[in-house]
Amino acid sequence: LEPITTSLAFCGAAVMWQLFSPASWLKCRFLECCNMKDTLDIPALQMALEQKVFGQHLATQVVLKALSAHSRDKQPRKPLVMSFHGWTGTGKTFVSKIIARNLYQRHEARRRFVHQYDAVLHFPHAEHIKQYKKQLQNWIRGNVSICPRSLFIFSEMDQMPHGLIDSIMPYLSHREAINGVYYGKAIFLFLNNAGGDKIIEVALDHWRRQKGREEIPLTDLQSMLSAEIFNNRNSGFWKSKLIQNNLVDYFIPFLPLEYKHVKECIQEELRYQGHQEDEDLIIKIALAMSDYPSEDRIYSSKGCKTVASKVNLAT
Ligand SMILES: Nc1ncnc2c1ncn2[C@@H]1O[C@H](COP(=O)(O)OP(=O)(O)OP(=O)(O)O)[C@@H](O)[C@H]1O
Repeated sequence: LEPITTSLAFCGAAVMWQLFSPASWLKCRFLECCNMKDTLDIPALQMALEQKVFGQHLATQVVLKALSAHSRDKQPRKPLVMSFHGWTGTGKTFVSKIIARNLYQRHEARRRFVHQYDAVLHFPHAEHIKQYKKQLQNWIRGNVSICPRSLFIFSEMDQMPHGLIDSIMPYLSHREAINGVYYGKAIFLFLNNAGGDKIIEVALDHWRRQKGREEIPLTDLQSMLSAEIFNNRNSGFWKSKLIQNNLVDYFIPFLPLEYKHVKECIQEELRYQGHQEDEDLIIKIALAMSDYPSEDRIYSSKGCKTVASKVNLAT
């Protein structure tokens, strides 16, 4: 063989391999790439959670610890499964977006490897449950075989048809692989309003006994949430085998947001919209949003959900 042709052939083969192998350096550098090398930037994630998420010290601590441990493990025995619970506007979707952004920094990679299922949008008819079960299994199997480090986010879990979520049980179990597909690196997030009322009860009880928010015990809340969603018909996890078989690793409470947290959200929104931080305006909006319970007005019943529109109206 002539040396120049041989070298060119080798170079060509190397470039082709780089372009077509799923996690090659060239592909990851310039195109979207599945996060095969576990490049989750834990310090960056920590910074984002600490600086951007207000009033959720319990949730952010657990999320950070869980993701750090799972990403350190080279061969996790099961996917990481976290279930977020809390009232509307407390930051469940917001935190899930921060996780996705830190897992996949490039927009194109996020589009390919982060998968969102909205129960209302994707599974609207309870009578089609058989078909949904198959679809869901196919989606998960297909996506994990393309990229083991796939992120699945299920929102509006409380609207999920009863029994549907159990169809993904085999993929969440402790197994080496199923038909050649290894699921251990996948991450599943469930976002749920169910359990929110119980979290509020605990938080209010603490407040009434003049105990600090920081003293709310996480373990009590977690076991309460697990029992609550298992027994609640409208949780998406009613009598679920995922709960019975302990396949949900973390039940994560999102506490109700107080006046001072709403103020921080408003301040952030003003900054984001390019307005001056007007203290009087911040106080006016925050006071109008702190409305629960009606006699004490400690919490915002909509969390920070309507902050953007309130700021739009007021500026
Ligand atoms: N704890 C928080 N810290 C900072 N911003 C927050 C927080 N909670 C909510 N927000 C702001 O409010 C917006 C709406 O919150 P988000 O969608 O995360 O609420 P949610 O808990 O998912 O509500 P729902 O249960 O109705 O889906 C976010 O995009 C974010 O801007």
